[in-house]
Amino acid sequence: MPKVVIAGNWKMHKTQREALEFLQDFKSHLDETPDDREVVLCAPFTALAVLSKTLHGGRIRLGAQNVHWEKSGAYTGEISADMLTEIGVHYVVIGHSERRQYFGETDETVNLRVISAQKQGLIPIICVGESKAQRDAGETEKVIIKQIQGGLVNVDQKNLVIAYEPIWAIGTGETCESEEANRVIGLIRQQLDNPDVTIQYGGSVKPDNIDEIMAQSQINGALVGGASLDPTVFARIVNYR
Ligand SMILES: O=C(CO)COP(=O)(O)O
Repeated sequence: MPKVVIAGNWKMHKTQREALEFLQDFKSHLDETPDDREVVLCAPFTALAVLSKTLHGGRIRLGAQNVHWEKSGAYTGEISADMLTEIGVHYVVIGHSERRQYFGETDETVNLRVISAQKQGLIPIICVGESKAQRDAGETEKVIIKQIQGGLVNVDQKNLVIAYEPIWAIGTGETCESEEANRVIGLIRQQLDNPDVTIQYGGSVKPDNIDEIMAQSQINGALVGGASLDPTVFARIVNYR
């Protein structure tokens, strides 16, 4: 059975002070959180550094939002897997559509980052998803399969999470119907050798749709943007029924 992983992607939000305030409040909502799910905060690098000191283990895992494939070197603005694991980071989001759109991420660079992240003991959360134009042109399946096959060349499917995030549903309030998300995620699963890979849905996940999303047979978690910034709101999502 795939492990359930509910991850908040804070994107470029929260200073160290704001991250600590969030944590204080958020932790108080986790007492009743069932053990059947992993809770992950994918925070900016500076916030990760301070959160890791405050977590002391517990049930929250930390995730980064990018990682470079080299161990070190002249790569201004990048970060290595060692630098992340040293401060207790477990997960890393790779190939988010915003990185593909604004920072030139391609299936090839996604693949390099995934392989090296796994080598250093990080669990990659690989993001895939089609644009509105691609969906309207009937290209959803083609786009997703290309991203999965390109991103997974020579990748160990053991420590791996995939997030299906249709671009048109990100930050728009327009959620992909849960049955449709389930269908596409089923298609992604057909591309994999390991049936235990966790596949999340992402895109306008909110307290009022998380229960329905998590009731779908193929969906093993959520990657949550805007709704992960408020501790009470994200706690309701984490504590889905
Ligand atoms: O991009 C996302 C998570 O990675 C989704 O963002 P929203 O939940 O704000 O739509």
